[in-house]
Amino acid sequence: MASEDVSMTNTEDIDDFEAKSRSFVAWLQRHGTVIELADLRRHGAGRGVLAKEDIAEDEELFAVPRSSILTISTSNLPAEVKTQLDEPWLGLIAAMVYEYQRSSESMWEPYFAVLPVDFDTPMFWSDDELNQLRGSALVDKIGKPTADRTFREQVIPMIRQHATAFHVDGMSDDDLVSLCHRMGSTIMAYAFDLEKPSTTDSHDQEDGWEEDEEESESMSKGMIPLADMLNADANRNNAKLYYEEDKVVMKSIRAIKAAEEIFNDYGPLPTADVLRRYGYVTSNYAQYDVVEVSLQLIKDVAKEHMKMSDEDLEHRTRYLDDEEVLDDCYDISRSCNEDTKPFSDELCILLSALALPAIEFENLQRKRKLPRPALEPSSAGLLSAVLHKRQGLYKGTTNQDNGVRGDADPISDVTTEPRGAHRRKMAQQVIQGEQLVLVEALALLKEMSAPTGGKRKAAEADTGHAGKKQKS
Ligand SMILES: C[S@@+](CC[C@H](N)C(=O)[O-])C[C@H]1O[C@@H](n2cnc3c(N)ncnc32)[C@H](O)[C@@H]1O
Repeated sequence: MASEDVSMTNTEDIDDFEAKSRSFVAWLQRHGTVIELADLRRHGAGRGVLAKEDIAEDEELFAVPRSSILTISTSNLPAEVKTQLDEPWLGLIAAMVYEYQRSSESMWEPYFAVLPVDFDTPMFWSDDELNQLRGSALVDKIGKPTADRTFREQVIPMIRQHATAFHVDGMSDDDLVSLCHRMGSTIMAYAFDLEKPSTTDSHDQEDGWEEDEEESESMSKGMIPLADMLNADANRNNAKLYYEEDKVVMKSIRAIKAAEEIFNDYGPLPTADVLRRYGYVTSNYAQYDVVEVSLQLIKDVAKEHMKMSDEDLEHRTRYLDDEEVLDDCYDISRSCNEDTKPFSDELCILLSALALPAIEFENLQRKRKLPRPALEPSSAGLLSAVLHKRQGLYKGTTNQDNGVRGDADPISDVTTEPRGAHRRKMAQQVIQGEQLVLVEALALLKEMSAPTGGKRKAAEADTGHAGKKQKS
């Protein structure tokens, strides 16, 4: 366990934090001998896992039996409750509320002691704090009203119906909603999508924390003690979870030196999603930053920029919809992201369809063809107008010359920084990351339209990552 060198804020904090870590590790019993649970609060990272000695690639770090994973099936929830909530997410919330309320009667009590009780995810931000994120698509993805409604309409009635199993005496619906949020947010940041044991390893999945949310919603979820004490780093990922018949095994995926931190990875998540799901920001995920541009915004700009009538706009977009190439929104990615193009094929098709002279569009439509997924000068001009409009949606003024307002204030030790200031800095980092995406995209468009070499550069931008997977 690490140790004396840790600077902390007060004695009570030291005793409590360390004591909880110690009893958690003692409870685990089977934890590997090559790793240790460390206090990383001075880095703003809570607990984390360090190598105790040099570790070779592909070495087992620790194993957790499937029976120790907290899931709806392993929990002691009464059978009739287990069958009542068929959505994995809600089922695990109910199982966690139940086990948490059982305190010392639950086998997971020492585990709950090291799980968070409050969060920096935007779900818990005030309106003023959320206003700092204005312009980012993150704000619309938080989903607090929907979560509140789901808890009130589905989870709480079930809990009250089984009041002998749950401890609800003296708890108002608001108290229960808060408890559900606490467990829901813990699941968001800590749970794994449980793979069935397979003969192969888990390479198909980016990591334990599944990044495809739609797929993730339908998968069985579980809280895996210790595996979830690993922090994440997109660049220094050195461990991976493997699913076996009766246990899950964390293994090194590269050599690790003694005292180095052991990192999992969240997959290609933009900074905004790291904040939304995990409540922190880091420059390591900035390579995956995106700006979402809605179809509505593109239509609004096209109407103005191309002087299109509403009927013409609807006609062209309906055709693309019938051809199944129309989306509600489009991601603009960074050029440094090797997995995706800055401008997706679908976006280029839409822009081209809107920018084509009417006669050419009718010709394509008659032949049931689509425009090429490339940016011609007219569609590039339309995109440039869209991106300038998109810049204006962020809070405050964007410097139109470079689009970015200087560096974000550095994020310091969360144990000493007031929460509001910390959240403001995290919001700044998200917004500045997104503004950089726009600045880069506009620079790319400018380069493509430059008289010398414009054509060649347009072709490069078009096919630069040919064959690579597109994020939808
Ligand atoms: C799966 S848990 C990892 C264990 C966690 N540090 C703890 O103390 O319980 C994920 C949470 O750890 C924190 N975290 C993960 N990676 C981090 C990093 N690279 N830097 C700072 N915090 C990180 C975030 O608060 C995140 O919600």
